[in-house]
Amino acid sequence: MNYNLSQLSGKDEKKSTFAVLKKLLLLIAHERRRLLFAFIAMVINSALLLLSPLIIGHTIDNYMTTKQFDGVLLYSGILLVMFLITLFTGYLQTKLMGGVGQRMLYTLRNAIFNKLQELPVSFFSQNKAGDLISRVNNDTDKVNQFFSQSLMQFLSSLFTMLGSGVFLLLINFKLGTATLGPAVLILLFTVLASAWVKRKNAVNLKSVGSLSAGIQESLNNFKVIIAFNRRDYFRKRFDETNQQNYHTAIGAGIANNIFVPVFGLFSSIAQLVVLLYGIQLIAAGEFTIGLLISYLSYAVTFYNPLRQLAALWSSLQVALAAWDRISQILSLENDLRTVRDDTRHRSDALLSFRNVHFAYAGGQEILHNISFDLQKGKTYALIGPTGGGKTTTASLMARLYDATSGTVLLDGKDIRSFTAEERTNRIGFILQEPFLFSGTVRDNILYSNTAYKDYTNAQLEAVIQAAHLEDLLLLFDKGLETEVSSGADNISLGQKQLIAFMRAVLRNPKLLILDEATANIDTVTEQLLSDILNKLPQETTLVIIAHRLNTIENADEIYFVNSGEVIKAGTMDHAMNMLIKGKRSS
Ligand SMILES: Nc1ncnc2c1ncn2[C@@H]1O[C@H](COP(=O)(O)OP(=O)(O)OP(=O)(O)O)[C@@H](O)[C@H]1O
Repeated sequence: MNYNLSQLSGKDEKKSTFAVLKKLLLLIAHERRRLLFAFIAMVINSALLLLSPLIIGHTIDNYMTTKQFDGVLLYSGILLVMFLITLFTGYLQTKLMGGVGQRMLYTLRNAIFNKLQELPVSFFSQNKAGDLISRVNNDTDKVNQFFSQSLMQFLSSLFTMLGSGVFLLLINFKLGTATLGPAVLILLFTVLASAWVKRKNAVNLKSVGSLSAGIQESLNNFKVIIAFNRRDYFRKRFDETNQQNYHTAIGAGIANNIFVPVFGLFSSIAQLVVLLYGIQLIAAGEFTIGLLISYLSYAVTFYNPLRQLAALWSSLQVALAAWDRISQILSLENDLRTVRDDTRHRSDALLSFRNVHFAYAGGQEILHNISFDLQKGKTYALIGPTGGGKTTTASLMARLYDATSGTVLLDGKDIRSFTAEERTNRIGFILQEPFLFSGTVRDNILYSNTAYKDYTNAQLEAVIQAAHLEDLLLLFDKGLETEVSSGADNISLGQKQLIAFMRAVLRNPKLLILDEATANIDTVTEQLLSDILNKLPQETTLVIIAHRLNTIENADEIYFVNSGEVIKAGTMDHAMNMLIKGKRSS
């Protein structure tokens, strides 16, 4: 399946702004109580702001012009109290919405991270880790910013604007219509420009992802970069990506700010209309000065929020573009689903390949029509030239990928009919590049092994002894409590392989696959591992992939893997010949 996010479009990408906004609001639907309080605070805030021009007009017409300063003082006091209340309701709104936004951010990040945990290996090989990190960290924050900072402001601006609009029309319908005229043009402009603004932001977010991927790649490979003196190359590469990001950010910035001057222009035109038309009405005796001042204030309270809406609209477009990138991941499904298998397969082997074909997504076929059986308790070796397909064959045995066609049987049943837990309990896979997590050796060898989770170190050491692994543990300074740092740079590659080995053996799998698992281990320790393998329960089936032929001399069967074929190699000498010929021809 194609999991390449840069080639996929999310389900929401083509939907209208309001359809996606509705979906985004569902993310905070469970916060109804807080949203209600924030909404009430917003309504009080906006209502008080709406009332103030009316009070000012009333004070001017009834108390200022008649020089009744007691009244002026009284209404000034009322206005001050109103402003203090708006201060409090504004604070309440920010506090409540800040919490809503942060909780939404928390939930969203968890949702993406959990989805990432569900997705198959092919998803990770088709996407760059840095870009995924940027989606989890940066894009979710853009959505949060909209909710925590903009949503209530957005509603408040809308509310104030509508209220002012109503007042403008009620005070004088003709003047009101003339004042609101430019707003219609603004609306038209917004509708036309929004898709373009969102697109500019999507390009920018993508380039932030590339930037993050570039940083991640160079940090992960810093040793190679230093050893090969490639710092200048990476500096140049980073500079190019950074420059690209700079240009897309400028593009997005221009797009995001386009609304502000346009809205500003139309709002100034509207105020000019009010002034000119209003003065005419006063001259005709149809209007008072106080009313004109109130009117101008309403025009300001109508157009100011509109200006704010311009900035908020951009923030919404950024959030929508970020949401597209997030929803791309959330809408993915693992194509390695558990399926029912009602077919009666005739097989007493532990694992069988039946006419298996396999190709990586978008690539050429790597395995052509492969069939073989792995019997219980036997040891198999896979040999072949580099790139011949050994790891791919082993990955299909462990169902890291599904066959493109044909069937892999485990215990006589389609391997796809086992749940991930059932399968991993049966199959232990020691990868070519073992990965360790930050923690101790104990944490790492018990990774995904619940059987000994609550054991004390002494109990665990007894289990390790029973599995004949105690000599391996001695190779770590502080035994089970030896610290392993993130990326595990404080221990050698060989030690990493030993931990991976203990991790797999302690699970007591029916099938143990070792992919070049002893490549970085000295010959004495390798002998130790070989002894441990000989003492595994009799029914354990072993698959060993190795370039060093001494590692596989005890194999019951040797398979030669090359050019899409997996064929029995017979004796060790014959296998050697095939390998030499294979290497020559490849
Ligand atoms: N994730 C992947 N996506 C696309 N192609 C891949 C992927 N992994 C391996 N390949 C290709 O599949 C072919 C077989 O690779 P594989 O790793 O199975 O070989 P191998 O025999 O295990 O090699 P080695 O001895 O070097 O480990 C190679 O041509 C390789 O380029």
